[in-house]
Amino acid sequence: MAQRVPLTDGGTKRASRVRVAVRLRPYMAKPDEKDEGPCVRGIDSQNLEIINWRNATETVKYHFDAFHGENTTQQEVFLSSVKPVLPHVLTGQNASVFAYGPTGAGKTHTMLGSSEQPGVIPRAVREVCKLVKSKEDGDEWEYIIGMSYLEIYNEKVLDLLSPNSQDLPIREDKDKNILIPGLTHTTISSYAEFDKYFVPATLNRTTASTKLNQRSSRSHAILLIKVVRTQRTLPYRRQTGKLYLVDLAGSEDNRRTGNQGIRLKESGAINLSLFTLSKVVDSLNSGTSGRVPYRDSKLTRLLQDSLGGSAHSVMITNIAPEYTYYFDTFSALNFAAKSKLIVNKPFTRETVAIPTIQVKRTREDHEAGSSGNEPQKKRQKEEKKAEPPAASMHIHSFAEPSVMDRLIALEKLMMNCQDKDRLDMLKDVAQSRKEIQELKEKQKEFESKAMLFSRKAGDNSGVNPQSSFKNTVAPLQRKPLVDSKDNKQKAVVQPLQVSHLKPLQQLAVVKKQSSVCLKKDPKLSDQFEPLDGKENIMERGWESHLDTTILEQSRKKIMQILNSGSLKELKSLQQIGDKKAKLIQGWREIHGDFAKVEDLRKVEGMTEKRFASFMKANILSAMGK
Ligand SMILES: Nc1ncnc2c1ncn2[C@@H]1O[C@H](COP(=O)(O)OP(=O)(O)OP(=O)(O)O)[C@@H](O)[C@H]1O
Repeated sequence: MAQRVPLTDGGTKRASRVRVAVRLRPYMAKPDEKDEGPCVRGIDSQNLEIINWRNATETVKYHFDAFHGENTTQQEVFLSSVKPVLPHVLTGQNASVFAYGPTGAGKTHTMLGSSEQPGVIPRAVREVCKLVKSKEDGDEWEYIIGMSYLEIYNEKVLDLLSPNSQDLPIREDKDKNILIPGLTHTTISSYAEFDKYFVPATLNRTTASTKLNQRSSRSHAILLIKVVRTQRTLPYRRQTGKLYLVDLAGSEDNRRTGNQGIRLKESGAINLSLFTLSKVVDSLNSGTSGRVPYRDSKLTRLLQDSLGGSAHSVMITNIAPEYTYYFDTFSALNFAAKSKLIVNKPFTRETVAIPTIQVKRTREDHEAGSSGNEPQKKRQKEEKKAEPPAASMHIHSFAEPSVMDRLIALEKLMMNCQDKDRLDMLKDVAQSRKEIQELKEKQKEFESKAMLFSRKAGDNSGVNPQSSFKNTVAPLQRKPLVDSKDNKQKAVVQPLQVSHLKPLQQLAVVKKQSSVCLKKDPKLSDQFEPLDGKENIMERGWESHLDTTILEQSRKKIMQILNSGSLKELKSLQQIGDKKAKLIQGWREIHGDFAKVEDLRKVEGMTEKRFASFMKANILSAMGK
């Protein structure tokens, strides 16, 4: 349960973090859908696992304050995740419970439920009424309960208790309380009275049928229960506690919802506000004193008190087990995992600096999408460096820290610039990358030459080239260097002699002679980058075994991520690590959308071969092969 944690011994400031619960709805495959079984399942009351789309033989595990499996009842969800925060509302503090998750995953079921299975809202209001009633006799305080009910639809704040009202403004008073002038506030004395107002008002909420949910909520619904208590005797102190009960609209992938026209517009507003919500979460988690973008959407402006503010917050993330929801589930879980790090600081509205280990974990989360092809050694090194993250236990790795640090710093700077400056800086980044790449190639060339000299020295002296490096006896090392000029000549020619590649590939070798000539390791042919990409033969042919519709769908999904995916989404693609994801974003900034997946080859470092391997890995992985 969310406990306020004292910040200082005996001090009055206390912080409470957002309690995060995940609820998995029962499996509900439609008759026309393939019954592929669930892609996510619970492990115990706090842990769950989901198939890793990078590697279908693995799962990614998440840890939360609570995990409610598909058989959990409404009563159990309420008792464990919601009831504990309610007493705070009677002591002048704020609390909030909000349901988050993809469309059709069970948010409205959790918050509202049905008459047979009432959800969080009816249970919480009943409980508040009960708590107040129990205090009425003999308590030094007098209590009054009031309610307001509104929806945010297409970025408009609409009063559900007064359905003809117009878009209402959101204001902040001098004490930083969020107010909505003109919003109906009705006093209630019992649960029955609440029900009398609430049930018809709920029917005013904007819902519509979409492909994924017959009665999909098209707005964020926010019920506010206010408890004002006043001392019966002098000095008649008054305290106001607010309880927000929020049923968020679902995040939507419009290709799956089949949304068009007005539904598409609604969906845009929903996704935008949820995107802002995730930016707010990111910003709070970063622990920096930067601006938290509460004002970027009505939803976050209203929830300001509940996130990083003075509320005891509970987020119930609803997820669905079917494969069709896989990506939505994955991103909902990642969002929920981030939210777990938020620390609220009642009464002060400052953001508590997140402990170093957590900041590090956040960064690792950012790095989580690195390529599955990274050398094992590198991975092990990173695993050793990092504590296993609580929220996500899959392997994280970093790509070339020093180079990446420079680029990350540059890109961070860029994010704060105006568009034109940003474009210039992106060009600088591209230039820097090019220079770094050239330097790396030069370095490789020098290393190769040095290796050749020592190998030659080894051959000439009958000494193993490896051991010649270890040998401290100077003459044995130096002697072969006398005819180093000859060796250099041979170094250039050698690969052409040993190569059994096709003519065009040889051409490529000639172009890159200085960097590859010394290595006879057969694996090295992988490093050649022929001009025609013919080495991709091994990557081809597999597509012919696949259903063209599935193939097309997978390509579309990849395209969508390439064109509009966030850094994290890009990194969720197979073989796209942090560095490549940033290069893709950079390319997008400069050139606009990718017209076809093949355009990915235009991104720096994406050779024919890598592209073919990327496509194969992503398509097969998406199919769970
Ligand atoms: N835990 C559950 N047990 C039984 N049925 C459930 C459960 N969760 C959801 N459902 C059912 O799944 C369907 C979709 O749920 P619901 O409407 O609550 O989704 P939602 O997340 O609110 O969707 P939207 O964002 O589109 O409004 C409903 O028919 C609901 O009754």
